[in-house]
Amino acid sequence: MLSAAKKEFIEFMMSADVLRFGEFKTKSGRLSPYFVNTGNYRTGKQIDTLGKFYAQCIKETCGENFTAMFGPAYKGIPLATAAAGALAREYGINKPYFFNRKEAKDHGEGGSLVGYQPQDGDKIIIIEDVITAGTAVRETVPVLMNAAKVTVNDMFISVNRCEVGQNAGKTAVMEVKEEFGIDVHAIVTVKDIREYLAGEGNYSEMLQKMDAYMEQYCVL
Ligand SMILES: O=P(O)(O)OC[C@H]1O[C@H](OP(=O)(O)OP(=O)(O)O)[C@H](O)[C@@H]1O
Ligand SMILES: O=C(O)c1cc(=O)[nH]c(=O)[nH]1
Repeated sequence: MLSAAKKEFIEFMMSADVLRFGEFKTKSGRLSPYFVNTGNYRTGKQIDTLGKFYAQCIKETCGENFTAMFGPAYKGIPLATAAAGALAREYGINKPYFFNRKEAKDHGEGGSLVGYQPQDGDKIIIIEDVITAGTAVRETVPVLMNAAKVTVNDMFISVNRCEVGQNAGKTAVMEVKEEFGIDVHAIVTVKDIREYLAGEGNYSEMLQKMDAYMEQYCVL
């Protein structure tokens, strides 16, 4: 059964127009009946609440056992910032955070990383929005590995879409574990969203579309 915390998070995303239903094209070219656009969070209260959801997940998984958190550009930037603030405020876990520029800057302070500068031996956690086919995370890992000899064991996302990655029969999240040794922790998965819709009773048409999409792209 869907936990109260997961239900609360799904309703929070819907109330902020972040979780939407309709027809959307993903980065990997899939036509999806739902979409998670964390770029739609737009108030202080929303980003504050979001930070608390991430902070709780990070604290339960890692405690204080990491050096810094990284938010990949663009949408990972406010997510890592919000999570860092909430970890400090809610749990007294005061950790550095940093993010990248998609294009390196050659004037002023230069460089492509902003905020904390990773050091050899650091344990970095990644804060992101969603994983679909795994393209974005494959771009993110080299950014970190080229910066210093860091390890990345954990990544935190809002929604695991549970979709196939580059190999039939495996989700992108499974591939991320196999290729990079990174455990991905999602606040909710597409299965939770489907369960939520089924429990609400007035989403029968959407449920059919979700089922057809999940049948085609999800590995469950
Ligand atoms: O697992 P994938 O198939 O890669 O898809 C998911 C990624 O795609 C989007 O990012 P995008 O590259 O559009 O970056 P943005 O943060 O700049 O919007 C989204 O924010 C995820 O990070
Ligand atoms: O696959 C994507 O591009 C994608 C899916 C999703 O739900 N949200 C998002 O921002 N990107």
